Amino acid sequence: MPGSNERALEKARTLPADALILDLEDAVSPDMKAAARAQVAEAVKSGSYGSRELIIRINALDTEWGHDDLEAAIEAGPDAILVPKPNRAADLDAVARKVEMAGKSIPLWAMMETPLGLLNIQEIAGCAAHSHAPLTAFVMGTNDLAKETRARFVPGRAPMMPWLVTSILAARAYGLDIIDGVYNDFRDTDGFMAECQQARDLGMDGKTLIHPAQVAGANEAFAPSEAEVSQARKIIAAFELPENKGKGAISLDGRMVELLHAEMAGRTVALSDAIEAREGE
Ligand SMILES: CC(C)(COP(=O)(O)OP(=O)(O)OC[C@H]1O[C@@H](n2cnc3c(N)ncnc32)[C@H](O)[C@@H]1OP(=O)(O)O)[C@@H](O)C(=O)NCCC(=O)NCCSC(=O)C[C@H](O)C(=O)O
Ligand SMILES: [Mg+2]
Repeated sequence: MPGSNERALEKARTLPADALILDLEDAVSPDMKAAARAQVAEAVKSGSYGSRELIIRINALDTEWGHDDLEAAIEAGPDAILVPKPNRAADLDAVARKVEMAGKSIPLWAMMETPLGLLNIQEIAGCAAHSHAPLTAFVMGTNDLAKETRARFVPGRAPMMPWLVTSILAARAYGLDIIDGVYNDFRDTDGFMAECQQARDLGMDGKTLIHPAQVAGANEAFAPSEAEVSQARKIIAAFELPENKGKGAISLDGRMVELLHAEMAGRTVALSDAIEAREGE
């Protein structure tokens, strides 16, 4: 949400979103940058967003606002700092060094949204090694990618598919989370749900949202369904049977199930338990 939008910052305290990105970059006009910076820092320090993760998206360090944003973010201490438009690992290294010099530990997230950034994605993903400011997530910046490449938004996103799957591969290879880009037409529920389901099926961990009306749909699409959770529990239980101890592959309801499926089932159940715990808060 735009860091300059006081009402949105207030409303976010009640939204069932896992994480809130408080934006100082493209959603904030130049004349509002300083006010947004102060307001966002205040919001992060307030401690009034419950278990929602708070992420500050700063302006890039090569802009006139970047260094002030980064100083304010480091001082406020969000759950992560989102770095826009990195083209190479050095762009994240510069942010990580400042965090380290301030004696703080704050993870970094990176917007993948420039052609050069995508070409250098493996080098950027390798930034995960910083101890004080490890890179922990990619966020797809599909609007900037459309602008820079001239690709069009079409149903099914065929023009963007190579960037999405390459980014997922890089994220998984380096142990990062990856969150899909935004869906601009926030009144088009069917189109939004189709894109959430596509992102989930590709392997994304979630979707960035621009409007409260999108939160429930994203939660539904990215949470394991009841059928998936019950199947996962069945797989785990099957491997725990005495007759299956020590086996790497078993037959369950006419299908081969391997230990790797039990591992995947464990993740599904853990995700479902985490969602349930959050709903109980
Ligand atoms: C898109 C919007 C400008 C629409 O705003 P508006 O017309 O005011 O919406 P509504 O009147 O329907 O709002 C209803 C209520 O919801 C609150 N609201 C609206 N948006 C948000 C939000 N994002 N977070 C929290 N609350 C929000 C309104 O205040 C209303 O509240 P109430 O008073 O109770 O009725 C607007 O939604 C908006 O600004 N969205 C976010 C824009 C943004 O953050 N853009 C940056 C992210 S996109 C991006 O990063 C792209 C990426 O970099 C890339 O390259 O792809
Ligand atoms: Mg962008």
